[in-house]
Amino acid sequence: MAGLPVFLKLEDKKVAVIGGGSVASRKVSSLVEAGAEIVVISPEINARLEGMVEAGLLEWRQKSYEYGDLKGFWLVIAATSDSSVNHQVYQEAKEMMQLYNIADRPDLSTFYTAARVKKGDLQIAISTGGKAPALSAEIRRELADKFGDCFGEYLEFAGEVREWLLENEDLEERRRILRAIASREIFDNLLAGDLDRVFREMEKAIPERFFNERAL
Ligand SMILES: C[C@@]1(CC(=O)O)C2=NC(=C\c3[nH]c(c(CCC(=O)O)c3CC(=O)O)Cc3[nH]c(c(CC(=O)O)c3CCC(=O)O)/C=C3\N/C(=C\2)[C@@H](CCC(=O)O)[C@]3(C)CC(=O)O)/[C@H]1CCC(=O)O
Ligand SMILES: NC(=O)c1ccc[n+]([C@@H]2O[C@H](COP(=O)([O-])OP(=O)(O)OC[C@H]3O[C@@H](n4cnc5c(N)ncnc54)[C@H](O)[C@@H]3O)[C@@H](O)[C@H]2O)c1
Repeated sequence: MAGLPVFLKLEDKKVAVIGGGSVASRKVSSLVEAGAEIVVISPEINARLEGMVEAGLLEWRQKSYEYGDLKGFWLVIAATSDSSVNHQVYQEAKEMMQLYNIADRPDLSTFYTAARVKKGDLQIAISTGGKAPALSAEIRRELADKFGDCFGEYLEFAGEVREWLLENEDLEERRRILRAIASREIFDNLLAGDLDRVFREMEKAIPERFFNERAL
């Protein structure tokens, strides 16, 4: 069965990650960007996680997992190298919460993590339904090259325009402008990395009033 792709809002949600190796640190990096309140429970952590602890991005509880550790958490990722420990985490998680990812047991997990391309607010999530995670990673690399940083800059501005339109234009006009500032031509220029042309094209479609009010 294909999963439903969603983007979880994790700002200030308590998330536990059990284990501190390469899989844990990869998943923690995404959790940090999502603004989660992260606690890593593991007797040891790798250098990447150590760096994140030093930067104040997460809390490290230096211990082995024990039943009861998941109290108060909203979501958990079990990524220890010991499959029996991962299974114990699963048993507690299914009593405690809805969202758990057991890194070596996709069959028991309630969600998988997607490979992800992120350029500012643009996120592209990739999954193979657990069939070939390494292919997901390969597709991510391909798309990360295609979709440059200018998508992030474009979205900053497009978001501002959209907010203004929602307050100032009726539905019909809004739709027309929103489509015009995301035209095929603009998309092609974004792919080409030509942000100057993108903004010039956008300006043609945006009412002058927007720029006047913005300048105030
Ligand atoms: C996409 C990505 C996101 C992330 O983890 O952040 C991710 N795995 C990544 C990489 C990767 N994983 C593995 C390899 C080695 C090659 C290989 O074995 O194929 C590589 C390649 C590499 O490291 O480059 C091994 C592996 N993975 C899983 C198992 C257990 C099993 O299948 O039983 C095993 C065997 C472990 C063992 O040997 O014991 C399970 C899962 N891995 C998933 C996600 C979920 C399905 C996503 C999908 O449908 O595509 C799922 C089901 C659950 C989950 O973890 O959420 C991330 C790409 C990061 C990036 O973008 O670079
Ligand atoms: N889902 C995926 O993408 C994916 C990819 C590769 C591997 N895996 C699976 O993920 C697991 C972890 O892989 P890894 O490469 O990160 O391993 P790793 O050896 O790098 O790290 C394992 C971590 O688990 C910690 N740990 C061990 N026992 C513990 C306990 N009782 N309580 C808390 N922490 C404990 C260790 O201190 C270490 O930090 C393995 O089961 C592996 O099969 C999943």
